[in-house]
Amino acid sequence: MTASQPEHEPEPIHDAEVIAFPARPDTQVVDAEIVPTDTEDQEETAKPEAPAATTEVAVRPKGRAVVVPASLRTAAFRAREVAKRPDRLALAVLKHELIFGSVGTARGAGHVWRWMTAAELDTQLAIKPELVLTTRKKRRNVVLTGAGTTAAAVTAAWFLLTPAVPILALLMVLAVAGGLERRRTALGAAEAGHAALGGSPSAKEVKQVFVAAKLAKQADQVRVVGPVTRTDGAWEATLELPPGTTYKNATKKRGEVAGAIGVDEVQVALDPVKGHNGRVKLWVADEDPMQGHRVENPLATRAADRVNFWTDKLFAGRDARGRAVEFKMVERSYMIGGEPGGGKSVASNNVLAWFFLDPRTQVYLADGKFGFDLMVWEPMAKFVLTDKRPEAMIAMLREVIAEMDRRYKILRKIGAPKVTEAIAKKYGLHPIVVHIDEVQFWSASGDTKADKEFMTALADIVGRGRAAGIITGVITQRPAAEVVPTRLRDILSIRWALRCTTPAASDTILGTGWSGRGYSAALFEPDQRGAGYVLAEGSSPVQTRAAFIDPDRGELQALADRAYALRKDAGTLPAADERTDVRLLNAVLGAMGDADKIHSDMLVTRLADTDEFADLTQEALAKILRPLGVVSKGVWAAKIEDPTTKTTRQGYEKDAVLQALERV
Ligand SMILES: Nc1ncnc2c1ncn2[C@@H]1O[C@H](COP(=O)(O)OP(=O)(O)OP(=O)(O)O)[C@@H](O)[C@H]1O
Repeated sequence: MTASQPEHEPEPIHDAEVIAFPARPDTQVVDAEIVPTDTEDQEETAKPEAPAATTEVAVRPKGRAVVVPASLRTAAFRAREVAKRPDRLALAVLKHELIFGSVGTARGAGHVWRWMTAAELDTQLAIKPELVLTTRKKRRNVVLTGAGTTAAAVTAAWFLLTPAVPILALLMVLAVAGGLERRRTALGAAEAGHAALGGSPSAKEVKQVFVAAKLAKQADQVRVVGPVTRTDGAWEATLELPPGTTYKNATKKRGEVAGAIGVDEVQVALDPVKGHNGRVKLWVADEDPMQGHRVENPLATRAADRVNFWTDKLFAGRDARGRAVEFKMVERSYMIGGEPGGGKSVASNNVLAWFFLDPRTQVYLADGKFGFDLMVWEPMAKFVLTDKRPEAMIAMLREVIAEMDRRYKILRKIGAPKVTEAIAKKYGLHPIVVHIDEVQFWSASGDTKADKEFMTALADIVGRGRAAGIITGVITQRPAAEVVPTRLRDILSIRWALRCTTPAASDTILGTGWSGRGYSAALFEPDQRGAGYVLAEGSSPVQTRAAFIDPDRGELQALADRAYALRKDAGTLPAADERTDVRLLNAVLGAMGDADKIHSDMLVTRLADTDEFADLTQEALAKILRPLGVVSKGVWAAKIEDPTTKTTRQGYEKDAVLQALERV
């Protein structure tokens, strides 16, 4: 019997006596044992009716106590056990080594096999069969030669030396492979990063990613459909998720999937598989697809092209896999938003270049900055809003609404539901585009009445304009509900979110809930210029890098010149007095007065008296006049501060301005 395990059921304690041990301040109880006390003592201390709980008390062990750390005691215990059965330990070590060694060797053999069969070139088989087959043949020869040489060496060693040599060699291979495998296992899922996965990971490794991302509990719940293949600069695999887990569940976990692979989120694409909602196509880029070489706009490279608004698709950029992101603009409207510097002007230029390259399209331009971002397009625009007063914007929208009403009347008369290319041609109802940059200037100006009037007119054009061949586009650097109310956003059919500061801002552009489903323009970094999400054709937003028409290479001006020439030929340029460039050149002539040349500073001072060009700086003026063929140079003219004195400074000659006017 022991104190902790009494042989009888313990009875309730009614009374007990506390036995005090003499105090020994210089010693500390480290260990103790339970020993029976003398019968005498027992009789003395235990009262007859007292509970017979125990006849044992704790006493100090005899002799001096030695402090032995627990770890040392454990080690000593283990050593004692091993000493008893060394064979068992040897067996355990061997088993351990054999398991890791065999798995490691099998993995190595798998790598060799994939290399020999050129698995990374699988997708090229249909396009370049010769390259793939030659590579496979060469690699097969290398492997067979290596294997043959090893087999010959092993046989020779076995018979000529001693069988111990090849056996030792085999054990060494197992030990090395086992070591590598153990290291791999130790690194575990946390290190199952891109480097660990490599450029063409095994199916098992890919499954592990989904376990790490908590899309499956175990690897065998995920099925890899077909091989894991390599495409240009990426690897891809199709996966079947555990029953009940859908493609949408996977897209929500894109960040976790990227983390488990060890790459940036933008490097991972998860696409649906048609016909199976439980399958997902995983694509992982080696490099960040939202950086590196710019995406070219084919309009800038195909010099002879013009656009047909009714049949062509607008090229916006490329998705993460390098596929074109393009969509038709018939019966559409658009919104481009993102934080300053995110690439809105660049994105807008892709859109505007496309519209202007169809000479039939009439474009209304308004820019809440009243700057020069749209200057390159202004000479061809049907109307450019230069008046900052809210009434001026309302007047512009009313003009469009009046045209829209006129079109509906014609449609009703001819019994057509909407304007088509044929109807447009027959009745002159060519596409109209209303492009409003920095829309917050009018939609959130602070003047509630004016804002409301603007929003009502704009929503009317967006809603009814589609069928009448009128396209509306709004751009904003402040994507917020008060700038673009939900009721307007929801009827804008193409939504392009460039980098945003918050997921909420991204949702303001794309629509509520998209960021929660893994589509947020807030995940882009400032150096990923032009990166965004486009919601246009498909059911989900597409991660897109906008095409970049580079103004510094003269591409933007070249496109504008082409559009201008096309419109000149088609006779669709606006009347001279409606054009900003003509108005500016006339204003410059007016500022020159009778003089045949003028210094730039004097010109700008005099233009300040006009309403339209009052804010122009010398640099801005030079930027606008240069494409028109008017270049500033050193001219001998009267000084502004003292007209009687002449001096040489940068300025303009009247002849150049007159020639430019003739040209435009
Ligand atoms: N798609 C792109 N590819 C490469 N570079 C780009 C792209 N988009 C933008 N950039 C770079 O970012 C710069 C800023 O772009 P952009 O002027 O379009 O931004 P923004 O959003 O319009 O800025 P802001 O609101 O201040 O006008 C460009 O001058 C260009 O250098």
